[in-house]
Formats: sequence, C-alpha cells, structure tokens
Amino acid sequence: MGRTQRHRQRRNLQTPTPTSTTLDNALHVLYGQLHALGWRNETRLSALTFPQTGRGLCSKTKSFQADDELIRLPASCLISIATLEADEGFKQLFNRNLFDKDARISFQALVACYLMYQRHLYECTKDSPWSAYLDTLPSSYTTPYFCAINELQCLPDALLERTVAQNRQIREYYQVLKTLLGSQHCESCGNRYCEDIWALAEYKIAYFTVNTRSVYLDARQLKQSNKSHFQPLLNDSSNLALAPFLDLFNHSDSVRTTAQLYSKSQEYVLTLEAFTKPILKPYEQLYISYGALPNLKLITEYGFYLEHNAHDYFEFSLQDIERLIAHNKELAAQSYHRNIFKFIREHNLMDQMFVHIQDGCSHNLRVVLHLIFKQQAYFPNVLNQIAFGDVEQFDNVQPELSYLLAYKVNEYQGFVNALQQQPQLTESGTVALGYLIECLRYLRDFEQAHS
Ligand SMILES: C[S@@+](CC[C@H](N)C(=O)[O-])C[C@H]1O[C@@H](n2cnc3c(N)ncnc32)[C@H](O)[C@@H]1O
Repeated sequence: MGRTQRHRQRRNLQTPTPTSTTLDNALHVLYGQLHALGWRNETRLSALTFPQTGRGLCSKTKSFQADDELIRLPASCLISIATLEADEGFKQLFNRNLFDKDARISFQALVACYLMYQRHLYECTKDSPWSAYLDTLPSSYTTPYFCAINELQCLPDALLERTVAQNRQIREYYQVLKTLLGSQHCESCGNRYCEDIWALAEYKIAYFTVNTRSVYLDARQLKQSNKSHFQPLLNDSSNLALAPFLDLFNHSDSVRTTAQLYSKSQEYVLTLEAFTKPILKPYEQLYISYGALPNLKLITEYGFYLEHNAHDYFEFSLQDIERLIAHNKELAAQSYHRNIFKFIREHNLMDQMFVHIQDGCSHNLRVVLHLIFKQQAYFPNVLNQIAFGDVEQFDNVQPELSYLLAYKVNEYQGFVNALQQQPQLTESGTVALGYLIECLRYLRDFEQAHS
C-alpha cells in the first residue's frame, strides 16, 4: 500500500460520514419540531455517523473547550413526567381506581408504555407530537438481553444474571400494564391496546429505548401541576426523561459532563466540564459521560463496551472461588470449614470482590481469599477480627489470586471459543463476543502488572 493510500485509509477511519437519508429526513423534521418548541441549537450540533461509535454528534463550525455548554434544550422538548401528566388521552387509559399498591411499576416502565402509545397514535392517525422523534429511534438494541438462545448459552453468569433479572422485571411490568389497561381500546382503530396492539416484543424494545437513552433530571424542577395522576402507580421517582436529539450523544470515559434542569428558565443544559484534550475542533465527535461505569454495566444496560475503559474492574463471585476449588487439584485436596463460607455470606464479604488494574485486588477479595485459603481457625470471633481488623495481618494471597485469574481466563476463553464457533451471531452476540475478549485482555494485563 502506498503512502497516499495509507494516509487516505487512516483519514477514512476517523472521518465521520453523513447519516442515512431516512435518518437525515427524520432529523430534519425533528430540528423543525424542536425549533418550534424553542430550541435554538446555539452550539450548531449536527448528527453524523462516526467510524468507532456509529451515530453521534459534533459541531460542524464550533470548537469546544472545558466549561463550554454542549446543548441547551427547553424542558418542553423532553418527554418527562410533565409530558405524561399533561397528555389527557394517555392518562385516560389509566383508571386510578384500579391502581394496586402491590403492583406498581417504575417510571421507566411507564415511559416505555408512553412510547408505544405515541407510536400507535402515529401509525394509526399520523398525528403524534413525537412523530419525528420516534423516527430517529433505533429499532433494535445490542444488549445481551437480545442475544439468541444459542448465544446466551455461551455467556458467563455475570451477564446472564443481569439479563435474567431484566427479563423478569420487564415481564412483570408488562403484566401490570396488561391488567391495568384490560380491554381499553384505541379510539381510532378500535383495537385493544394490550391484546391486539402492544405485543410483549414491542414493549421490550420500548423498555430498552428508555434504558439506553434516558437522561437523569430532578423532576422537582419541572413546572407542572401539583395534581399527579400517575404517582400512586409508580414505585420510584420520576427523575428521568427522554431528550430528543440530545440523546444522540455517545459516551466516553475521558470526559466529564454535567446536566442540569434549571427551574427558572425551564431549560435542560449539558456542560462539558473536562476532557483530555485542550480543545475539540469542528467535526470531532462530542461525547458526554453516562457515569463512571465499568464495561459490565455498559454492555448490560447500554449494549456496548469501551476498550481500556478507565472505569473498568473485574468482579468475582463466591461461586467462582467454589468452582476454582473444585477444578484445582491442589486446592481441592485441602479441607475447608463450612463456617468460613457461612461467615462470608452472613457478612456479605462476597460483595465487591474485584480486581482493578491500577488499584490491585479489592479489600473484600483479599479478605475472602485469606479466610478460605489461609485461615485455620473457624470461630466467629477470630474471623471477625480478621475480616474487620487490620489489613496488615493478611497472609499473602497472591498464589490463590493467580489461580483465580487463571481459572477465569480459562472460563472466558471457553465462552469466546463457543461464541466463535456459532454459525452466525446477532448484533448482540457480536458485541458480547467483543466484550468477553476485552475481559480476557483486562485479566491478562492485570496478572502481568501484579504478579
Ligand atoms: C444515548 S444513545 C447515543 C446515540 C446512539 N449512538 C444512537 O445512534 O442513537 C446510547 C447508545 O449509543 C451507543 N453508544 C454510546 N456510546 C458509545 C460508545 N462510546 N461506543 C459505542 N457505542 C456507543 C450505545 O448503543 C448506547 O446504547
């Protein structure tokens, strides 16, 4: 490959490209609708497709430095609790007399229902105030939740546990909505909402739309009537909102951003607090921070992971240690007192057992390895002294930690091989495979840095 070709290829890797024509049209209509609601796009944001992250935002004309505002969106552009409370058609579907304090739902679950309600309105009557926004939303998500069955069978417990919990939660909320809405039907088409219109599959997508795209806001800052229709139905606060256009910002671990809803101006403002470069030039992707999140959280909640994520760590469970003992001849030959495992469980010492590339082995992991592998006594008062006393008195648990790391590397390599042997992978399966490979890199780098 010649120099010019190499140069062109390198540039292509970094250059954003226009979004698809369909999305471009939808965004064009969305700009118009948000403009009518008072958004002025002062930072001249544009949506483009970036090679590393897919769709994201940049400014074609403006440079950014620390403390600059990224976007200022009027609260009327958001889908918040105020939007739902002001929508009479939506409220009418929910008969307050049927609310049951033992069958409440989260605000996220209600917003997902609202999205389905608006989508049906749009499809049926072409008359939804959120039509352009709905057209900009993805139709699928890449969380492990959407993996095919054969892919799920190749995933570690850490991913499966979260996926199973999400599934239980989504089905439970869908059932509550079904019971509440009963045979309520759409006035335009006559079909019943929960029977004929909203399938569980659609609810799952709507749920993940809110999961992956909502922003935090302090709902007390919203101007709205004091009378709340939905309050008795909700089991949590309504401190989240969907933010059209603003939800095109991707996440980075190297920026710090703040978000605030100003009660006086009723504007939602995102500010770039700090990032690693002195300046961000036009056409460079503008990122925000979704929080200091490890890859396990990013993949299970948002469907992506970051290579060399600055906030990453790798967590172990007590079951990992039990399995390690069963699989390692030298460790299996020793005897272990069940009081020790009981003590660990009773004191929740198995929580927060992780390794971190910079900080090393977490306190709880060191305590647990010490208790299981080094401690002869099994009397509660001695165990208490060790677990909650001076860290210095621990024996060196490095050999056992190395065994544990090697066990985990072997286990994850097995999952990677199993996924790679599948005839084809869904998008979720492909992301999960990349995540597992990143975990392997992390564990190997940790071992190298700390052995
Ligand atoms: C709030 S949306 C951001 C906009 C999104 N890229 C889109 O096209 O609509 C969040 C989703 O964007 C994707 N995403 C965010 N940050 C990312 C990153 N650094 N790398 C890859 N995907 C990312 C994930 O799919 C995530 O669920």
